[in-house]
Amino acid sequence: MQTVEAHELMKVFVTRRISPEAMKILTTAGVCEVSLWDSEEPAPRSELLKGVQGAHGILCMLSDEIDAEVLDAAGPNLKVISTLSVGYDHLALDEVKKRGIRVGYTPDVLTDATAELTVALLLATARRIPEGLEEVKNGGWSSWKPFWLCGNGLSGSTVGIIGLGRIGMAISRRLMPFGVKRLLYSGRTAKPHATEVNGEFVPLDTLITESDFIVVSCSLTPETQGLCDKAFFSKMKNTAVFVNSSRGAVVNQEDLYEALSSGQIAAAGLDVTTPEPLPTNHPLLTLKNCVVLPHIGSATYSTRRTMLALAVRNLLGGVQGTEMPIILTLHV
Ligand SMILES: O=C(O)C(=O)CO
Repeated sequence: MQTVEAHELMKVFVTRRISPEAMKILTTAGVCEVSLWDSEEPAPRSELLKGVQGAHGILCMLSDEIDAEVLDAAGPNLKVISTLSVGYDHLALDEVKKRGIRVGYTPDVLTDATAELTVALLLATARRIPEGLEEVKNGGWSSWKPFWLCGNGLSGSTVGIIGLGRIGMAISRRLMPFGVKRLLYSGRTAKPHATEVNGEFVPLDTLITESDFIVVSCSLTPETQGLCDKAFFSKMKNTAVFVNSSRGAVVNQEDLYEALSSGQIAAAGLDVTTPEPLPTNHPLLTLKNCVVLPHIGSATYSTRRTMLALAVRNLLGGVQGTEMPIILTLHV
């Protein structure tokens, strides 16, 4: 662990190595003593528990489980948790709220990058691009054949988006120019902004049975945990493609494996899994019709730089008790 400055300042703990630019914003503010886990890899739990001790602020990643144990280890000084993510399912919000801690997060700035990646994953899965690349390399490409490596296209299709929030909308906007015929969405409530993409608010069952492509773009909550299970997949068309770029736990992976290996559904593209990383011997990785990416939805250089700058500003506002650029409203 590296300590950058040590005066009578607010203590902050950063759970990962961050960019020099973000570090500069943090240190030149002159309000905190910064400790960080100076590695690309996550801090072991014991180091996390040690690092947060006495901290006024924590800047964490989505892979850090910030639960009651971490909050207790931090102690009563803790004023703010700033997460480098739009998702906050890794934070024990009930405990956070109880302790009066503010939470900063990074919505909006990653919407375009995540939507772009989701569309890339959908197309790669539907048009079997990873399989094609593999065949080119392994000698399986013997000649042009009428039905070899065929998939299904977006033109004339019905797309179902589960969760038409910021990212769901951005995905929909990008899909419409491909000639999608109907765009269905489901969620808690109908969204006025859906008119922009001619979105039809439908019951989840209608979305599942009528869609050719299903894209999961909702947040992970107790209601969405395990939502995509055996019953869900059994209602999908045999030709349909399932894509998830939200959180792995929305999907029951055993049920997904069954659906993919039995031909119940055509293919799946996942940017998120449970756990992350997915063990290399996981059954899903044996399937040709399952494309798995290592949670890279927001992974463009500029997006990550912007996320970091925002997370640092949230942290600085939080420790000083001043305005935070993007604060999470805690409803729990
Ligand atoms: O910010 C998040 O929550 C992500 O999952 C980034 O891809």
